[in-house]
Amino acid sequence: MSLQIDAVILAGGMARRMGGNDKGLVELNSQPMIKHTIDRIKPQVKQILINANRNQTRYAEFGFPVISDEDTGYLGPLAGMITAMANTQADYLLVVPCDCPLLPSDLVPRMLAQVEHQGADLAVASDGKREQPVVLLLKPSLRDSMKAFLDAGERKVELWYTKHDRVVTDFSDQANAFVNVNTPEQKQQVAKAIAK
Ligand SMILES: Nc1nc2c(ncn2[C@@H]2O[C@H](COP(=O)(O)OP(=O)(O)OP(=O)(O)O)[C@@H](O)[C@H]2O)c(=O)[nH]1
Ligand SMILES: [Mg+2]
Repeated sequence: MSLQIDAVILAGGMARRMGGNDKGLVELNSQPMIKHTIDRIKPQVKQILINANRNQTRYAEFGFPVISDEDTGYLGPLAGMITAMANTQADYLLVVPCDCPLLPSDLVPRMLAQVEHQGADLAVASDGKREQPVVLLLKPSLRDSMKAFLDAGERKVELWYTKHDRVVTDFSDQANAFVNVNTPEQKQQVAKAIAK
């Protein structure tokens, strides 16, 4: 029996560096930013969940369930992850942000192979230089641990995942795949790179 993998695309932040514009819906080369991410991830998973805290009706138009943070206090990416973990029956949940439009097309198979091989609880992607703290493949059963962490007032993803048996999956062969669009200037640069 093959393993079931679902994904959550995190689009629940405030996008302050994007002037507060809902980052997943900001247009990048004539498409909402999240559509680029959806196209990268869809062939790799069974079900996509979109995690958004505003414009939920517009997000629903992409055809996937939209879930909003259980805790509405903008606690950071962990708030979206923990909500998604309660909304999946999958063996593993892939977590990606809405502002990485060029993610690897072999993201899931490589992270899954490594996590299964080493019997770890989660995998985090690395571009070869640094870990990508919101590109994770994790077991939804880690929800209790994440809840305890949040209840203790902790917020940092990087701190939470170091408490678990984890592997770091190296994607230095495609480091540009993790380009992150946080500002209008970064958006212009990525738009140019895509158009080339
Ligand atoms: N669900 C949820 N996701 C969040 C929250 N804060 C950030 N994220 C998501 O986490 C990912 C990485 O965060 P950032 O790139 O810093 O996004 P952001 O917080 O919206 O942007 P800035 O305000 O400019 O830092 C993005 O996909 C965000 O949508 C939150 O409070 N809830
Ligand atoms: Mg970002």
